[in-house]
Amino acid sequence: MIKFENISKTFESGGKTVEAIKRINLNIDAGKIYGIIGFSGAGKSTLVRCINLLERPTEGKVFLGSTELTGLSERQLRRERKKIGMIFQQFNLFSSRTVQQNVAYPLKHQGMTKKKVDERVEELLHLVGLEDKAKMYPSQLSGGQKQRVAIARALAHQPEILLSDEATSALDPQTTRSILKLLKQLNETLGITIVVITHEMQVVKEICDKVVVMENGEIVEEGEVFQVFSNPKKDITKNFVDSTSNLSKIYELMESSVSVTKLNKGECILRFKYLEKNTSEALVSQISRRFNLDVNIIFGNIELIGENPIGGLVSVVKGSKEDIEAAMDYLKSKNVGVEVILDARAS
Ligand SMILES: Nc1ncnc2c1ncn2[C@@H]1O[C@H](COP(=O)(O)OP(=O)(O)OP(=O)(O)O)[C@@H](O)[C@H]1O
Repeated sequence: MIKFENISKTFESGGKTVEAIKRINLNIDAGKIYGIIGFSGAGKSTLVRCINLLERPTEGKVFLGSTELTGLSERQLRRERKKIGMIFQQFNLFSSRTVQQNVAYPLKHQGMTKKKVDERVEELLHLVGLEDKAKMYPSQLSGGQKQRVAIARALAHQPEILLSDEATSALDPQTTRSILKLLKQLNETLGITIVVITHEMQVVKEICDKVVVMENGEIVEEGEVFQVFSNPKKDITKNFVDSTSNLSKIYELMESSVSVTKLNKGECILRFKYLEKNTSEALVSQISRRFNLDVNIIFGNIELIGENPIGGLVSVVKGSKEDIEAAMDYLKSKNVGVEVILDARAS
């Protein structure tokens, strides 16, 4: 539904030229939730602001469906922009207007009767669970409630796509979860496409179908969330994966020689990780039984993305050299990645 063709955006600032995004090609499919993840300055906001042309690309074309947005007059663009809603970290509400008036604002001067506007606002407030707050002012609301008002306002024109620029970054973890849940619900009930910018891996894991990883103005990895995170290729993606997992702690423990990492002869530390979807077999007990191994799990970090487990286990494994090798081959045949982290097996 959104297509970027060779999009670049350059800023001139203080005599310097900054290439915020460089020759980006991207397709955003209808009905999905996309996460754009990257560290500060990676170009995430610029990329997303090029979707509704809040930033005009220096080069390239942006399409919404078959319409080339970059080729429209300002007047035509204003009409097309109604198909694109946006929410921000700072909510951007009018503090002197009530919740009702904030949500009604985009519906002004659209030729709608007051009754119709009131009905639509009521419907929108119901959608975000704020029916009882219509007469309140933003200062009387919590951060999460303010973001709900902003979401209701962004949905006023029944957009096809909703852009979220770090919309949960100013919220506590519990409120973040409730806003993410709301976005997911809106995606499911309205079929709206959502693009969320975030620097938090958890946000992507919780609601996104697809992920785009950015670094230095470029897309370095993209695809289905499970595919990208189960088998990250770039260091930056590995960093994001590790940021929500405790599996990399094993390296710190080995450095500080904690007793659990001191191996006896015949033992080794293995890291298993899921590489494919639909891994639902009891693999640990299987290798233990089939290959006569003792498996002592020292770290585990497995969560579900959709219905698929992602993550892995770090375990001390004891057995004969041949049996351990055979177990590793068996796991690989089941699409489980196996990495030897520390080895005290007899050679
Ligand atoms: N209006 C501007 N003028 C000059 N430089 C800009 C402007 N907007 C962005 N940049 C620069 O472009 C690069 C990308 O910025 P952008 O805000 O898109 O990154 P980001 O990944 O969204 O970062 P953050 O997570 O900190 O918001 C940065 O180097 C930034 O300083």
